[in-house]
Amino acid sequence: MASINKNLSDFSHMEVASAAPYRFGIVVSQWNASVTGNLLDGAYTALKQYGALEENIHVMQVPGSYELTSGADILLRNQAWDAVICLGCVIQGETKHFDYICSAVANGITQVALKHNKPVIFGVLTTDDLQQALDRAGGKHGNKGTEAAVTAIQMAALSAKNQ
Ligand SMILES: Nc1c(NC[C@H](O)[C@H](O)[C@H](O)CO)[nH]c(=O)[nH]c1=O
Ligand SMILES: CC(=O)[C@@H](O)COP(=O)(O)O
Repeated sequence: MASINKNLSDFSHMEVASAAPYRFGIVVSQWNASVTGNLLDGAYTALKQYGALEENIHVMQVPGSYELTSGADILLRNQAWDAVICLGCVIQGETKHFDYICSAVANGITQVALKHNKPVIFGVLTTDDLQQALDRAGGKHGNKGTEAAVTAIQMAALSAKNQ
């Protein structure tokens, strides 16, 4: 398990670019809000920590993780964002529904990124239970929202450098 040996929010090994020049969209799902709210806090805090301006951060809520794809597409077709961060939490239930949502979201987010030629970051927890999710949303394994935000900054800088 990769996370067990790693804090998702420890970027001391990396030189993170300034977020000041860039505009970020954040799409966050309302399912498992106790988790996704923590992911959003981590992402927003990280963007501000690395210099993003509040007026350059826009948050959109969607019902569930399956709708993250549509939310990212709506953001990217309507305004010029330098990167979009998708935050969600999918927790295994009794049926195969979990598998279909996780696959659809991962593939959908990839398709939106390619369609708009913009970084769309997969900040979606896909866990066996709630505790695993809480551990990765500000718990003992850090915060995947923080990780997703730093990834968005790095990709926005990379895109700008290679235009
Ligand atoms: N079970 C979870 C869901 N299910 C809802 C779907 O994401 C979607 O909103 C619905 O199928 C209608 O299209 N969503 C999560 O984000 N997390 C879950 O654990
Ligand atoms: C990931 C889901 O949609 C899941 O939580 C739904 O639960 P179930 O598979 O028991 O219907």
